[in-house]
Amino acid sequence: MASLEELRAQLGSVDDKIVELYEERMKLCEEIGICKIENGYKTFDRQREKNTITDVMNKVSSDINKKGIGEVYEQLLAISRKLQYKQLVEAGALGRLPFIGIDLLDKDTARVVFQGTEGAYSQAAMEHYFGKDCNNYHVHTFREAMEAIEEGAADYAVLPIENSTAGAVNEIYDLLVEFENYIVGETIIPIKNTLSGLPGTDISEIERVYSKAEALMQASHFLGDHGDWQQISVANTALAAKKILEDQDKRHAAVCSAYAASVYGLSVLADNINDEKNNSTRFIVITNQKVFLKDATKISICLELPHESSSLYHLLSHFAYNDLNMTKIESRPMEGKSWEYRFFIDFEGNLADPAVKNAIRGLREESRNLRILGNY
Ligand SMILES: C=C(O[C@@H]1C=C(C(=O)O)C=C[C@H]1O)C(=O)O
Repeated sequence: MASLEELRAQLGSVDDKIVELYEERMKLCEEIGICKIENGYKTFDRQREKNTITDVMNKVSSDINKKGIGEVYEQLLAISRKLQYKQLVEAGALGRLPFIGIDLLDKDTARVVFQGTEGAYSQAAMEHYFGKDCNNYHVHTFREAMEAIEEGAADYAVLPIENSTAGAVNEIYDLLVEFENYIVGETIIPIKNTLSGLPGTDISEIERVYSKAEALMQASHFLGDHGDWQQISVANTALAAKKILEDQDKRHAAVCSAYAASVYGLSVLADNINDEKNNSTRFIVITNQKVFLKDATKISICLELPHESSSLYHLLSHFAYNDLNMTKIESRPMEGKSWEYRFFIDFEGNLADPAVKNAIRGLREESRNLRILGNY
């Protein structure tokens, strides 16, 4: 029986042959890539790849080797395809109207829209991003905000996309697909609710609290210590603050942000009363121009996948292969297609980076309806 060293030496010579053949194969794929660019042929030939994989699997005998060679070839073909995407990008074949890189957003002159009432967290986020004196107005629904951007009634909208404890705001994801608007910025603000009442009120005088149902729930420990208070739910926390001002009754208080309390001239009776103390919400800034800030570092895309085994696995390989760091993935059910999903992916990068261009080229070829939602 041969020793471990001898067997490893034999393995080494087999590896040398594999490497040599690998390079020979990639050289051929590169030539095929040139041929495809010259003739306008599509890079990804799904049927040809399926046939190649079946052929090589039929050439081995044991089941374990069949599965093994199948996996090796899946990777091999994916890599040769990625080489061809790179060739395409280098040849300047981007295939879509490009995003335009800009230096700055026109924050001072822009008209900005947010959803909600005066004192809403969205307004606080808007002021944080555009400044206190920005030219703004508000609408009732997220859809109306999206429409205002699409029609050009406003230049930018500030919309909540994700909360650190409650997760994604699904409606915004769906609207990003429905409307052709683009993300150009984001801002994260802490969500800290207070108990606020009329100036001069003592907390011992309170008998009734108003707020949005979720906000009452998120302060359940604090409110539990005051079990005798009547809890009344209203449409949102800013509206609760407004009601306290209008009622002028010292027995009433609102669970609302410190920002809403200041907008309606209330005093904070107890600060940061949420059960979860580190709650924050991420807001996106959208516009109808296909632009990105030249120093942008994050890209959001969405795409649909064929209902096939390992389609997500292959898709994600484009990030690994191009050394791109994926920071988030969400899925949403697709309308009219039970159990099929649209994926929303965030990753680090700038649309001007060659690695990003290569990855997007590959992702576009191997998924359906890929859209770049923005680079910010
Ligand atoms: C090399 C080609 O391009 C791609 C890669 C393949 C491969 O590596 O075998 C096969 C089909 C294409 O998806 C080709 O079209 O032949």
